[in-house]
Amino acid sequence: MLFEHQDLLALTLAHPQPRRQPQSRTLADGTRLTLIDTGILAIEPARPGDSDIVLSCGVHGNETAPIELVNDLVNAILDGSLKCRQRLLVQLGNTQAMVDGTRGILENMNRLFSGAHAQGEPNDEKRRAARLEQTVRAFFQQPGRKRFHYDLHTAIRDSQREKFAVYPYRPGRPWSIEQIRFLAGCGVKTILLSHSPTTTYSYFSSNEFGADAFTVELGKVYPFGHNDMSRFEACRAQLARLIAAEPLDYPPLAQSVVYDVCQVVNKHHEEFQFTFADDQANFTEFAPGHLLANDGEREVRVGEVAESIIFPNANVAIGQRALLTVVPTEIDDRFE
Ligand SMILES: O=C(O)CCC(=O)N[C@@H](CCC(=O)O)C(=O)O
Ligand SMILES: [Zn+2]
Repeated sequence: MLFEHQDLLALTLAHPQPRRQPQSRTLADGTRLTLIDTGILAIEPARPGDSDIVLSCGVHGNETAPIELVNDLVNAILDGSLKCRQRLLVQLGNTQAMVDGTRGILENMNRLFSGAHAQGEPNDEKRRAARLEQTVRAFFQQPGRKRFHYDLHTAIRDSQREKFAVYPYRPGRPWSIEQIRFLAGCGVKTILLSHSPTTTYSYFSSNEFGADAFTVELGKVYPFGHNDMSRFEACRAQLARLIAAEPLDYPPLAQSVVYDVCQVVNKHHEEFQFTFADDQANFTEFAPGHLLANDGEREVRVGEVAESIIFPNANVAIGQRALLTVVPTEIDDRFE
C-alpha cells in the first residue's frame, strides 16, 4: 500500500527517476492520495473547500529544510493528525539533485519554467520541470477556485533578514495585502516585489493561472538532518492551518517590510566579479554609486539611492541572473 513502508521523502529518495504509473490510496475519511509521479502527490478530500494549494520544495535539491517541512505535513495527513480540507498538490522538485545533495545536476531548475525547459538540448531536469508544470496545469484546471502556490526554498548565504519572499511580477493585478499578512503568519515578514517576467516556478503559477504565488526563502541551506526545524515551526503551523481550512494567523501589516526589486543583474561575460566577499549576507546595503560588480568591461553600480544585494552568485551560467538589488518601498495604492 502507498506509504505503508516509506513516507513521501523516503520513497522519493529511493526512487528519484520518473514513475510509469500513478499509484493511489484512500484514507479512512475518504481523502484520496495520488502519487502522480515521483515526488508529486495530489491529496484530494472527498468534499474539498474553496482552495487549490500547491506546495513545492526541492526545486533546488540541496535546500532540505522545506523538503522536510512539506514531508512532515504529508505525514501528519497520513497519520490523521492533520485534516486536509482543501485540494493539495505537493511536489518535491529536483529529485535527482535531492539524492545527490546538490542545487541542480546540469541546470538551475528554477530557470526552466514558463516553457524555458523546451529550449536547447533536452535533459532530465528539463523533462522534470515540464512534468512539474504539467501537473500544476492539470491541478489548477477548475475555474472559480482560489489558487495558491508557495515554492519553498532556503538561501545559499546568510541573510540580514532570515526569511523573505519574492512576489512575482503581476501586471494588472494589485499586490495582495492579505497574502503579505499570510506570509507574516509564516514568519516571513520581508517581501520583495518583482517587476519583470522570469522563468521561476512561482512566476509560472502566478502568470499562467493567476495564483497567489511566491518564492519563499525560509532560512539557510543545510544537508538533510542538519536543519533546526524549530526555525520553521511558524511556517509549518500556518501551512497546516491553510490545508485544514482553519483560521489563519494574520499579523498586522505594520510587521511586514516591503522592498521593490531595483536591478536584475544578468551575467554577460565569463569574467564576472563582485567587489564584495563571496559570503556577503543578503540585504547588505551599499551606498549610491558604489561599484558592485565588473562584468567584463561593464561596471554594475548602485543607482542614486542605496540598494541592498540579494542572491549574489558569480558562478551562474552566462545570461543568467547573478544578482538582484532591492530598495525599501511603501505599502501604497499598488496594494489591495
Ligand atoms: O541563495 C541564493 O543565492 C539563491 C536562493 C534561491 O534559490 N533563490 C531563488 C529565487 C527565485 C525568485 O527570484 O523568485 C532562485 O534564485 O531561484
Ligand atoms: Zn532555491
